[in-house]
Amino acid sequence: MRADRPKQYLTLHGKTVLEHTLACFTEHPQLAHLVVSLAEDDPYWPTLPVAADPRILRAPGGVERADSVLNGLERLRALDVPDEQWVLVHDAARPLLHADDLQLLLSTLADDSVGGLLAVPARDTLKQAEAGRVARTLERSRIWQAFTPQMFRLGSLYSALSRALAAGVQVTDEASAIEWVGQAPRLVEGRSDNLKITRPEDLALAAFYLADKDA
Ligand SMILES: Nc1ccn([C@@H]2O[C@H](COP(=O)(O)OP(=O)(O)OP(=O)(O)O)[C@@H](O)[C@H]2O)c(=O)n1
Ligand SMILES: C[C@](O)(CO)[C@H](O)COP(=O)(O)O
Repeated sequence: MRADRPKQYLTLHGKTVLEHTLACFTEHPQLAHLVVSLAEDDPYWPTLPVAADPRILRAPGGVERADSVLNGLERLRALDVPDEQWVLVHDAARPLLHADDLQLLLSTLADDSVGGLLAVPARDTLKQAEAGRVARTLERSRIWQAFTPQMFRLGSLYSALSRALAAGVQVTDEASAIEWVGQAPRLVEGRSDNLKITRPEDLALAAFYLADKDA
């Protein structure tokens, strides 16, 4: 997405995207630590009032999303957070997470042996492409879109991500790393409006949803 600043710092309904995203978590009573992975020379973060919140810890941003996540997990390990503790990983660019969805994820996975993620079943017919033509139509009933937060035990996520990165595997979400080590994350059906700001039109849609929430 082309803009004059990183998309997490674009203004959305009176605040930056990142401030909306963080509010989903700072307002939750059950979460012990909050780590934000940011480039060390990020010029925008210090200008946000939330940067002064003592509950928010910083970790270095990485080249890829998985590197940033690993740095965040390392920050928690440096605090001696036990390996058995659950961690939630969320995209800065998903500012519309509802408290109900967060609660659903926490309660559904509380006793799960693996962990899992918010996701929604695919709505459209999905085509697999080759050279711009349809190679096949996928079986839609088995396809879900992966959202965040994704929730796993600190130790197992740290180990799976480190191993996948060391092996050169491309992991675009935490669940992929867990899958790669042979486990099956649980899909928790969430709201479809938990969108990731990717294209300019997503920002307008997110603003519409936030205005609707306030109405
Ligand atoms: N080096 C990176 C890249 C991404 N992320 C995290 O991963 C999320 C999703 O990545 P993003 O860059 O937003 O994905 P795209 O939508 O593919 O990005 P773009 O808009 O550039 O296409 C971000 O919100 C951010 O929280 C990160 O921590 N470190
Ligand atoms: C983690 C994620 O939000 C799942 O849909 C997504 O993969 C992150 O975005 P990216 O474009 O893959 O970095």
